[in-house]
Parts: sequence; C-alpha cells; structure tokens
Amino acid sequence: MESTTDRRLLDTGDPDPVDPDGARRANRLEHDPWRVLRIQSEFVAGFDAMSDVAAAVTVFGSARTTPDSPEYALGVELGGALAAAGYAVITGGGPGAMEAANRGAAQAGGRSIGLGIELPFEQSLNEWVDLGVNFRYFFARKTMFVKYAQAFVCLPGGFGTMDELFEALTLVQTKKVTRFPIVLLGADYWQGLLDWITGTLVPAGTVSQSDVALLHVTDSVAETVEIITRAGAHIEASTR
Ligand SMILES: CC(C)=CCNc1ncnc2c1ncn2[C@@H]1O[C@H](COP(=O)(O)O)[C@@H](O)[C@H]1O
Repeated sequence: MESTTDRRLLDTGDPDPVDPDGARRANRLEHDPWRVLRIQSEFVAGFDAMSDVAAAVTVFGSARTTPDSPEYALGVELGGALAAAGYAVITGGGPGAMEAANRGAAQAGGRSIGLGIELPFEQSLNEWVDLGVNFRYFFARKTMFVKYAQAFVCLPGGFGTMDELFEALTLVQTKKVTRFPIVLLGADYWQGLLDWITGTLVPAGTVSQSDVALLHVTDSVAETVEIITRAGAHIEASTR
C-alpha cells in the first residue's frame, strides 16, 4: 500500500536495531521541522481558496453510499435545499454521500465545494465539485470544514463521519465555536446513537443533558434547513 503524507508524519519510524533512539531522533530532526512548512502551506492555500465563501454548511457522510441508495437521494435533496436556501455546500469531496450533497448543490445552481484528502489509493474529487482544494493533512482540512461553515449536517456514515461529528460536538460543547447547529439526517440510522448518549453517557455523568440538546435528529430535509436558518446562520443577499 502506498504511503501518505499524514502517515509519514504520524509514523514513529522503524527502530534501528543498532541505535534505535539515535536513528529515530535523527529521522525526526531531519524531517519534522521541514514538515511544518508544508503544513503551513496547506493552511495558506486553504485560506486563500476559501476566502470568498459566504454562508456555508458542511455535509459529512459515508464514502461508501451507493448512487442507487435512498441515502444518496437524501444527500442530493439536502444539497439542493441548502443551495436553494443560499448556502454553499462543503464536503470532503469524495464519493458516496459527499458526492450526493455536492451533486444536489451543483444541480440547484449553488456553490459546491470539495475539500479532498490524500489517500493511500488514487482518488480524485467527485465530478460535482466546482471549488476543490486538496489536502495532505487531515487536521488542516478539518479546520476548513469548521472555519467556513455555519452548521454541520451528517448523513449516515462510518468512522470518518463519527470522527467529524464528535469533533464538531466537542468544539461546540467547549464553546470554541458558537451558534453551530449539528443535524443528524436519517432518524433510523442515528436514533440509536442518541439513545445511547441519553441512556448511558448522561446517567454516567460523562456528558450533561444540555450537551445532548446540541444534536438534532430528523428525517426531513426541510426541517434540517429550518434548524440551520433558525440558529441564525446568516445569509447575505449577494450570496443567493
Ligand atoms: C471508497 C472510500 C473508502 C473512499 C474514501 N474517500 C474519501 N474521500 C474523501 N473524504 C473521505 C473519504 N473517506 C472518508 N472521508 C472523510 O470521512 C467522512 C466519511 O467517512 P466514512 O465513510 O463515514 O468512514 C467524510 O465526511 C470525509 O470527510
């Protein structure tokens, strides 16, 4: 399997049997400080590309959602409704639910943004992205998902979607971002997670009841858009 930039950053490196600590230190000294410049350049390029994005909603969801599935149709409907309401749609630029949301936005004449990530296998941005930025570092890309959006919507998804959902929740819970609705679209898929949070985490005292209120579960695209606009995600007339 091919390596990636993220993997090379996070690898501790193979220990040298003769001088394990010395070799590791030399490797880190030689490579890590220079990586900082590459990381910096990702932020510069990302900020530059996204600078004129007005009101936007980031949509997460499974890379494996197939085009013939109801979840894909929901993603297309969501992207269209967000575009009609004046929001740009930001996704991870990949296939599945990301493609669906980009497609809905693009077909409705809205702004369709994809923030791609380097993966160990070849992948290009989906064909419905009209503003695309490719990242090598997950953490730089994740900053863009939050910085340029006023709300998150999660379609059914796996670990990647959970990671993005819980990062968003933590940022809202710790007030790093404010007025940031998080909508879980697809009640059958998400209700179990909400029940577990309410039935296990709240009684255990690891989250508070008010934290649960940060999450909205619905099947309705119209309600999703309504939750987002009600939360005060402002749209300038010029972006419509
Ligand atoms: C077929 C396949 C696995 C392709 C992977 N290609 C991907 N391209 C872009 N973003 C991705 C990809 N996989 C995961 N992600 C990120 O993680 C989320 C989806 O992960 P998952 O499929 O739910 O866990 C997306 O919102 C996206 O931001």
